[in-house]
Amino acid sequence: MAVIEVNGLIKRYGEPPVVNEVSFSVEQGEIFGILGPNGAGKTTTVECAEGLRRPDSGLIRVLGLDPVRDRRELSHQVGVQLQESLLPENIKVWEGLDLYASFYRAPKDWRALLKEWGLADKRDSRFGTLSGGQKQRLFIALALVGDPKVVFLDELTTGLDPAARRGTWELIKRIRATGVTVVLVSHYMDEVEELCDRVAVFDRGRIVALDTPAGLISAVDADQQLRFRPLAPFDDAVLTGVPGVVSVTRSGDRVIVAGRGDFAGAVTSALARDRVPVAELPVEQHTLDDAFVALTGRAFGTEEI
Ligand SMILES: Nc1ncnc2c1ncn2[C@@H]1O[C@H](COP(=O)(O)OP(=O)(O)OP(=O)(O)O)[C@@H](O)[C@H]1O
Repeated sequence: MAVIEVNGLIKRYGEPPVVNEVSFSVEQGEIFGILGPNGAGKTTTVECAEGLRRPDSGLIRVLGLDPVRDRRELSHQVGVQLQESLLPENIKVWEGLDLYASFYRAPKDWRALLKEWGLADKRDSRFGTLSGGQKQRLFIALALVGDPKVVFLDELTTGLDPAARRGTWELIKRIRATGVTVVLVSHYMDEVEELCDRVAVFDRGRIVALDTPAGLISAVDADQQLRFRPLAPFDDAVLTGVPGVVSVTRSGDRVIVAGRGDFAGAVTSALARDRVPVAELPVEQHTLDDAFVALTGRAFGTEEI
């Protein structure tokens, strides 16, 4: 069942539109990633789905509701991650949770949330004294206090150190495990690769691809590469006839073999058969970064010249 449906969304502040004919749907229980560089229109799209911005055209339904017309009703069923600036430094952790619980018709017991998200011993601490990771956990608890069916998390791990980022990823997986649908806006390839069931890749206001992370990577129409350093001379012909091998080139003391499918095992066997000793034989796997380059013609995070 689709929990979110977005059809032909357009939002403009001038020309061209910052969100331009965007369509996607999010299924119940998935972690749906919205990935893209700065200014691609991710936040605008998500804020239209949250009812915070009014689309110029297009149709949006979240849990069957119109985010603008039914915003009040929707606010009871959707969890939105707060921006840090919205919590006063002096508010105590329990006060924040109690306050946010009061906004909802049927809130969760925030005491249980404190325990669940590892904040029980921070109950009386002031928000301003929390570490980055603790603040993130509190934001998640606040997003969940209304017992939502869907949560929107926007750049949740920006600014966190690698350990805190990984910790936050585990929390996001736990949210999904409770059956809540998660929409995750991210700048980070590794994050969506780790967490998301499907990803919409945004670029300049449009969705340029929508697939599973593995699907996006495998769609990169380029060969895999195997690089190694032979420890004895050998003839390229040993490898050119191997199934799956597309080319064999040399660069300094390295040999670069490009190929498709499961060619790496066949190359290793051919080298062993001809008794060619080699050092370093890793296959270079394609990543989502490669997929982005293939989709847009430029590297992720670089502006168009
Ligand atoms: N209220 C506004 N008025 C005018 N322009 C806006 C407004 N809000 C956003 N924009 C512009 O719309 C474009 C898309 O912004 P948006 O915040 O949706 O992108 P984003 O993909 O979320 O980027 P980031 O990753 O940097 O948050 C940007 O060029 C931004 O400057």
